[in-house]
Amino acid sequence: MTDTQPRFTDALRHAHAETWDAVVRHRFVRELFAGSVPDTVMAGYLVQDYRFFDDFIRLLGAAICAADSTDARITLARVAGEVAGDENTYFLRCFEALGADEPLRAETPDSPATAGFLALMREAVASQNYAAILAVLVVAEWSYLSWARTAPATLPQDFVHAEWVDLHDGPEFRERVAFLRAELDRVGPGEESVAADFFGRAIALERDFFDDAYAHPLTAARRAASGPEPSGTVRRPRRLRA
Ligand SMILES: Cc1ncc(C[n+]2csc(CCO)c2C)c(N)n1
Repeated sequence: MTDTQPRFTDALRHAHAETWDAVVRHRFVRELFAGSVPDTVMAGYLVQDYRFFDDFIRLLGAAICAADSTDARITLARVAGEVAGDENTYFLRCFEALGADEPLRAETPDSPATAGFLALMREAVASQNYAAILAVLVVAEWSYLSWARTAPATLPQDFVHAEWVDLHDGPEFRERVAFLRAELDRVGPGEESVAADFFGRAIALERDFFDDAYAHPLTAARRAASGPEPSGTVRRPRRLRA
């Protein structure tokens, strides 16, 4: 191996550069930064993403089982604990604010991209193949870090928008992406075709997932009438940009 050889995960990303860029530069991302994702689109997106989130935790469980070292297993177990903490409360607070109550959520079918993603994650779980599982985890986390890193210094005041950006670009999240990428860099070369297959299908589903948010807005959702709409933007307090 020479210094000039790209990392395994960089090579995968470059092989899917067009789809990757479609995710990072998606209309949803631009509107999220501007605070202008319509409530019906945001509600639909989050209802779908909560389903994704549930299976994602199972996928982390599968990674814990399939990992080939105790060190990796321990780190993955810690990640599972972090994921089960903060993010869950964000979803529930958003559902409340956006009027996406339990009956409305229950009657909302999976969007095609959600169905595709759940099937892909379940396929990775069933494979018990660490490289396949990592490929899906890496796409889900790294693609979100990639768009979140392009956020402007000034975020919308509305927590629904601002927290979704912040959740995907903090020191803890960056470290997690670095760990998952390093794991896939390590085990991927021995499982190249499996890793490439799962990586390619996952990034296409990420693009479709954003597209579906606009194709299937949750039209029955209403903002809770708990005061005036927040307006304007707020300076981000904790981000130091290089
Ligand atoms: C379709 C879709 N793909 C990726 C993510 C990102 N993501 C999912 S679970 C998780 C770990 C908790 O931070 C992260 C980063 C998402 N939310 N929705």
